[in-house]
Amino acid sequence: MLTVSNVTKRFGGLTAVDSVDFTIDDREVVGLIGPNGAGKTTLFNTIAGVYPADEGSITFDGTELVGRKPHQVARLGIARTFQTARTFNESTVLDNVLTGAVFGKDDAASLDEEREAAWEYLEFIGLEDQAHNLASELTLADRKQLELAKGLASKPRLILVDEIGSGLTPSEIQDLSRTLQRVRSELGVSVFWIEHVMDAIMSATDRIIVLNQGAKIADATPAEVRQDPHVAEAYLGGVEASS
Ligand SMILES: Nc1ncnc2c1ncn2[C@@H]1O[C@H](COP(=O)(O)OP(=O)(O)OP(=O)(O)O)[C@@H](O)[C@H]1O
Repeated sequence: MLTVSNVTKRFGGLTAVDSVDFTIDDREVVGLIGPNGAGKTTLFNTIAGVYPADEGSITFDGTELVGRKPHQVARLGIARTFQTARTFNESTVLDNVLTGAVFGKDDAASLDEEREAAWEYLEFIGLEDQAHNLASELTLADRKQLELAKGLASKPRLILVDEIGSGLTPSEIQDLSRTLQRVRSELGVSVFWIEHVMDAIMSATDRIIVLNQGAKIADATPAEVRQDPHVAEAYLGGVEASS
């Protein structure tokens, strides 16, 4: 579904993403990890059209994404959530999801139909009881679930999830991991997920891609990644560099 081939993104003299290759298939949950500054968010931004890749190709169902703007990439079926939940805090929970539903549409479905679809996504994440509350009244964990629902309401085939676990308790992270697995099993949407919380990503993904200094150093099952000496070395190097 998504094919990233030889993608490089530079900022001046810094190569943030360095000749990276990988694929994501239908109904896969794939993790993206790596030490701070490894290039994970830059890779997401390159896929999402925020930055054009300097080299390489990114195709989604055969369509080239390099050179497209973020809204064009979104309309092709790739949604994303942000590390700091970007919910509209002065709007209701339902209206937040409705924004996602309307944004994803090219055709002119009625607002009633969109509202019905938005309810379905609210029920999917279990926030229907809070539909008429302001998003600002939600806990951080619920705002992150809401951000996910907003992304899903655009009916993507792939969702890019950036560090949804940051700032949450272990049990809230577990709830979100379960939701992400249901995104695949119940909605058939693939998930590409950056996360620093290792337990969550190790237990909830089919496969993990590891970046270090912009380059891909592993692409394997969580069990294999856990035992990979190159991955351990990259993280140890990161700890030393930051201490
Ligand atoms: N807009 C930018 N301009 C210049 N340099 C940038 C820009 N965005 C990122 N970088 C640099 O690119 C490198 C990769 O950063 P990136 O944020 O992609 O890493 P990351 O793996 O997401 O890190 P973290 O885990 O800390 O979020 C870093 O050295 C960073 O300073």
